[in-house]
Amino acid sequence: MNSFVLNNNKKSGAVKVMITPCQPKTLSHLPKRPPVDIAFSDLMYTVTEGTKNTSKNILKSVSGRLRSGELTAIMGPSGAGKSTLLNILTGYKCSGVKGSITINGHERNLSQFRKLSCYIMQDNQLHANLSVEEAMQVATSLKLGSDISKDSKYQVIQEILETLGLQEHRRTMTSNLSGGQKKRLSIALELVNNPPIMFFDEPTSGLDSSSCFQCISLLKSLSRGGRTIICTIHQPSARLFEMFDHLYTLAEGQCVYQGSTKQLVPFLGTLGLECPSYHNPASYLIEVSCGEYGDNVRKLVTAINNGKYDIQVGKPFPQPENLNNVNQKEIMKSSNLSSNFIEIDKLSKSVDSDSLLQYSGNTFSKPDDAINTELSSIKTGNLNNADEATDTLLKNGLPSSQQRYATSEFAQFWIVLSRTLLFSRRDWTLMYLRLFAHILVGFLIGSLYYDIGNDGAKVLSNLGFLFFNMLFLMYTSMTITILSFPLELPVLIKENFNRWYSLRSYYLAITLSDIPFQAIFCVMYVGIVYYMTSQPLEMFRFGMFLSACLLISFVAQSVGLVVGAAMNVQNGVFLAPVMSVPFLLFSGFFVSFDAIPIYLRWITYLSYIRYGFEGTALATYGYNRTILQCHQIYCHFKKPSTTLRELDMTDASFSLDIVALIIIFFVLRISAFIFLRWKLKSSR
Ligand SMILES: Nc1ncnc2c1ncn2[C@@H]1O[C@H](COP(=O)(O)OP(=O)(O)OP(=O)(O)O)[C@@H](O)[C@H]1O
Repeated sequence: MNSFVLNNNKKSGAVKVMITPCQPKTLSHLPKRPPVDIAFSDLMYTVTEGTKNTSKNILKSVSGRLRSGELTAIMGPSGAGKSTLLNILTGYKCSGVKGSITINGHERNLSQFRKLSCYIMQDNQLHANLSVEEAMQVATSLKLGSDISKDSKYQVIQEILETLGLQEHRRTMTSNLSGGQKKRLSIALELVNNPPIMFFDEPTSGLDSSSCFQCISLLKSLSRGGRTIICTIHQPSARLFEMFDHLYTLAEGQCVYQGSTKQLVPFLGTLGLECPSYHNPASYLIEVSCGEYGDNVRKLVTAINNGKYDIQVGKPFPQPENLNNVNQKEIMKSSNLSSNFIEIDKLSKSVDSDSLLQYSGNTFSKPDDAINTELSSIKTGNLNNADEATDTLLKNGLPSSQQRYATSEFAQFWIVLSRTLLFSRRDWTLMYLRLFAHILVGFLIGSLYYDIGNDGAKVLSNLGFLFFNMLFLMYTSMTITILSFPLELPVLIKENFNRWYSLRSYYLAITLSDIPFQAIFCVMYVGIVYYMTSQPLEMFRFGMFLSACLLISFVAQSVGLVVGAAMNVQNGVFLAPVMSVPFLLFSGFFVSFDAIPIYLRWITYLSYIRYGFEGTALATYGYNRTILQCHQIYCHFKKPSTTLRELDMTDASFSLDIVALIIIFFVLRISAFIFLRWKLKSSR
């Protein structure tokens, strides 16, 4: 808003009104960044698909340039390759990519580039159980490091929230934010370390027109701060379209337009494609790209030299002779259209001579010098100063240029651990439902098997009780992890890609975060059932019983982590219980070890349930336990040693059971980490 100042001149009695134009909101802590221009040349992306491994070209030798200080839109019909191009430019996709990407004229060093850029994905990947301010605090702690004081971090948060219009929602839980507010929060979180390059995948998807406008205005103001802002967009309204500085349009994996948004309509006019009055130029270009006005894609690709030309205001359009010299063979080869080459050749000539010259007011002299110099430097491989540009940027711009992350791994671990503990406290299902289930089932089992522990006539029922403990502890800790862990993955993928923390720190934090809660629930459950069922009230037996139960729940939780890391919730919820069946069958409760066929005995060694069951049976009946009470004429299992003999556990060792459970625990935790790393890589 403009401000009005009234100066009352007492002598003359005249009132002078001074209008001071409003100052754009600035982010004082976000200084202007050194400009970073990205150029890509002959970018090809190929995937193999089907059983015959046929290759499919998704990007076909596209070139282009994205400048700092500009808001660039990557546009195109559905399936044109927008997201693919964005994923390649961000470094999210690397395999199957050919071609060159340069930063300020030097070959891109991906590791350094990722420190300069951030990628805000389409779905706002936010943790639901944090308030806006808490989410910002986590982001500042992880991204700004310990060199910056708490006060400064607080200032950063306040300033960004103020600028992005989130100040009044700072105490709102992210799950309660509107779509537009979530989008702004996603931007706010990444703005914390002021990256000079920001990529956005469909930032306006799911927003109403007003929120779209706000969102694009925000991106525009970020670009005005010297940043390179690139976003994919489906089909912007005319109002939004005007706000973009630069447009890069793809169709069928090729570039059909690159240049200023203002020059789009005149440029299309030169090719005989007249955008009707009052028609949204963006929609018109999409319609042309979809073939609604005939097969114009090849004409456009040739005219723009598949992205090698850049149409800019005040600069001439591509020269006809340059168009003739276009390396069409290369384009056609890459786009699997070589058979039509002769036809295209004719077509481009006719376009050049007829249409392009008709456009008045343009002298067809030279193509954009800058982009040609850029592209020729890429082609000649003049990369002696490779990485210098990004090096300088990192030295000038980012707090700790030498490190991969802004904070140490220990600090990352600590911050993620604190955040996870905060979620856990707020997560009703994870905490209170689990607590309630352990107490309720504890009392239920206690009542069902009430006072049987010292009764020689009820030993078989007591063994059933021991087995049920294993079953209950296994399923509660396994299923909760299978259900909750995969939901964390999208946020992990985003935060890890944007260099908030290493996978190792994250994994260690989430691995340790749930252990105390699981331990408390298990102690409560075991305490209730042990006392109510009248198991021997000796401290060392209770300790042994509890440690076997605790280890079973930790191991089952690890199984949940492996399954959660390796597959999605639907598959995991079905497969994990099914996969547990052999372990239950070979636990020693249903069939004693001697009765198992030799060729199947190896399964018992893998069955963690067996070690847990054996451990609790030894704690209950081993170690010279005195004879049980018998209120009937004959009690076969009066002597605890008889029970152990029947279970084939006479020579069993409790310490071995514990060691086996600890080994299985570590093997599973390491496997879960390996699966998680594989999942992060394969998701790209
Ligand atoms: N891994 C893959 N295997 C096979 N085809 C793929 C693969 N990845 C992408 N594609 C194909 O590449 C094309 C471009 O996909 P991309 O997601 O980049 O399109 P888009 O322009 O972003 O589309 P939309 O606007 O609908 O999101 C599509 O036809 C898609 O089916």
